[in-house]
Amino acid sequence: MDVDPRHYEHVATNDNDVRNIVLSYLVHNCYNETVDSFIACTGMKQPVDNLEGMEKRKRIYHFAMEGNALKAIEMTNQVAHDLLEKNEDLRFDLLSIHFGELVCSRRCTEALEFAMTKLAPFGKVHKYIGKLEDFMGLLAYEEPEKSPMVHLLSLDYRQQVADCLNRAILAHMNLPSYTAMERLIQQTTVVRQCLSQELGKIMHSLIFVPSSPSYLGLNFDKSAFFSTRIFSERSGGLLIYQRGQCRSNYENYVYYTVKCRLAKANEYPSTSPASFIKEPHKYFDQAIITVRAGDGGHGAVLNMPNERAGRPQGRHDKERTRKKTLYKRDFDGSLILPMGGHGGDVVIYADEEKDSLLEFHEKGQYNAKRGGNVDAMGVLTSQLHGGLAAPTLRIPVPVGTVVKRKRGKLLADLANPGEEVLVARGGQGGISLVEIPEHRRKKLMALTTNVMRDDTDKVLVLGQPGEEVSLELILRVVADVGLVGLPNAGKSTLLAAITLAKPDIADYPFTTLMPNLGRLGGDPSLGAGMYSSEATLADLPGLIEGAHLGKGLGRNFLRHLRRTRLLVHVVDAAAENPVNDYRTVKEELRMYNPDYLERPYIVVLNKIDLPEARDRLSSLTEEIMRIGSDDISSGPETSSKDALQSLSSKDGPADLSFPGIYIRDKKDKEIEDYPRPLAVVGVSVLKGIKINEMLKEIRTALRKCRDGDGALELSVQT
Ligand SMILES: Nc1nc2c(ncn2[C@@H]2O[C@H](COP(=O)(O)OP(=O)(O)OP(=O)(O)O)[C@@H](O)[C@H]2O)c(=O)[nH]1
Ligand SMILES: [Mg+2]
Repeated sequence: MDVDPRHYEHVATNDNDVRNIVLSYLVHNCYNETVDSFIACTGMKQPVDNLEGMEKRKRIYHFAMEGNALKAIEMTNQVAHDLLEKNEDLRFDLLSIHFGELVCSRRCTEALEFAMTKLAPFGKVHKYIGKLEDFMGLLAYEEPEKSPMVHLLSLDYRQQVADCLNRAILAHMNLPSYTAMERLIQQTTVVRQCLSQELGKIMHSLIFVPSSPSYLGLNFDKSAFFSTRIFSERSGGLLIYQRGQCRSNYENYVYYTVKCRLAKANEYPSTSPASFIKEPHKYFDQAIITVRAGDGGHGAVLNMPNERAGRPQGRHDKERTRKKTLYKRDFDGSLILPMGGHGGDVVIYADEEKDSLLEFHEKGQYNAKRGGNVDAMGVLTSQLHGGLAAPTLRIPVPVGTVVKRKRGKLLADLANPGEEVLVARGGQGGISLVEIPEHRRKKLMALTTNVMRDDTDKVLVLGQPGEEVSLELILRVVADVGLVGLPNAGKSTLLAAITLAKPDIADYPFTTLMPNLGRLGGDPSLGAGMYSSEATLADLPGLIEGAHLGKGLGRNFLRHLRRTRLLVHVVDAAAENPVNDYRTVKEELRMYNPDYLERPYIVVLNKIDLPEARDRLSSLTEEIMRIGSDDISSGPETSSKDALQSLSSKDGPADLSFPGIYIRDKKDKEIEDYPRPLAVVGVSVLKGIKINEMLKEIRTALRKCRDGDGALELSVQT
């Protein structure tokens, strides 16, 4: 059935539904003041979770984030007295945060005592042992922030625990542990993803939603409709809803069958099939894979070469004897028998040819070859003419990929081309034995030192299995310029205006869900340097207040700024208070990682085609120029050097992904103490006003980075 997608434009969205969704989000995340004003403005009913409960959850969340986990436990026990008794995992995680805080503040004796009394009992349960070992390992380092287990001290880790705790408390109060908004995003993502994969095909999917009126009176079946409508607006797919009822063992469900098909109306501006082709970029920067190294080849039990000497020999026997006599002898006269081949190792390396992790979503399992067996004749099996050991399986990933064990240790940060890490070791090949009576063999072996045995003293004829590990690959975008700003400021429009990238652009916040990359054309005036041909720009999802704590989408992507040299702050000059917006973004950057504020940056005041922006352009420019310091010590060149130094050092404080830990003191600085922008330009990226001036400023700033850091450039590139 072909339905013109434009018909969906006329489907009215009920304001109350939208308000409920917003309110549930605010309540879930404990924005009690905003909830207050939201209720006052909209005249909505007080939520089920009253302000007092919200305030308590908020305090618990903040205690966990600050590392004051004992206080978080105490308060949790007050609001949900048996929650932590029942949820051992959560209790362990909270205690581990407290332990981490003690280690960070160098109170090692106290940390040790705490571990012995509070954490050690968890060691009886197998699943905690690995994590306990990692935590205890922190004590062995003079600077635990530089240890491979630094992720256990990071804000990310605390945030994960704090989020889990918040969800658990909500569930304990019989409130939904996910907000309607989160569900909408999950559903929309799934539908859009499926549609992009099934380009041109009809697909059917069922969206199950609880039929009972949910938290705050919001009926989720409406939210399902809402999400699919967003989808239809943004991607131009056709959606046909069929309502139905079904029962599972536990709950009554309302379900919608959603049929999706690509819109045929190509002339409709937002329904271009090109937008579907971009869809897979969603997960270009993260992937989970499993790798398995090859098993070792088996050894064999071989005949003694001289056992049949003297007997009449046929043609085959002669041939066999010829092979057997090929066994070499050691200096003491003992036979050197062939071993099974070593299984192939698995290595991951940084390859300049690769630019995303997308392919790992198609193929998630990588197996290296097994080592060759020794056949009964003591010669190599035919498949292994080239040698017994299996080749190493080398997996290329983009430069800038961080390799971690799934939910575990950081294994490598492959920041430079050619860098590699061994992630799974191949199994050892089995040994061969000669066929002699058991009692003689035992005697013989007792004399030999190089016979492999396992734990039970059994001789290893069979090859050993190769290692198998699940890995998380995270790509930190390697871009020269990072575009930052509040949602809707025009970052994606800017990227589309000056590069060939075609990001999603729309008039609502969080259009960009994953970073988009674009390449700036070469500027001949730059000379033969890094930027003579091009620079890469990354358009990041919009930041909002609280992004550094994980609000909005920001935090997940702030890490992509790590490798940028220049930031471009995009500010909507037609907004109500552009200077405040600018300050908000700077504050978020400062809270996430103060070093970001020390990087050179320019400010783009966008949307000057609109009168409200154009009229106040000069006053805005002046005001923004006033924010910041001229102090040379924190000037752009020094700071850029710092940034580069941190990039070139592999294991120093360079790892800015866990910034909250060792740069705490820098957070005491005010925004005014950081450098001013290199330039402020007013543009309209949509209407193409003053684009050339903006480009000139970007290029001049890039040149400044290059000139200022010339000496360091070499060390980064080598
Ligand atoms: N009038 C006017 N509108 C603009 C200009 N630049 C962008 N817009 C509009 O602003 C809206 C948001 O633009 P986007 O480029 O999607 O904004 P963004 O900063 O990428 O937003 P997020 O992806 O949500 O962070 C769109 O409707 C654009 O058409 C401009 O120069 N003038
Ligand atoms: Mg965008």
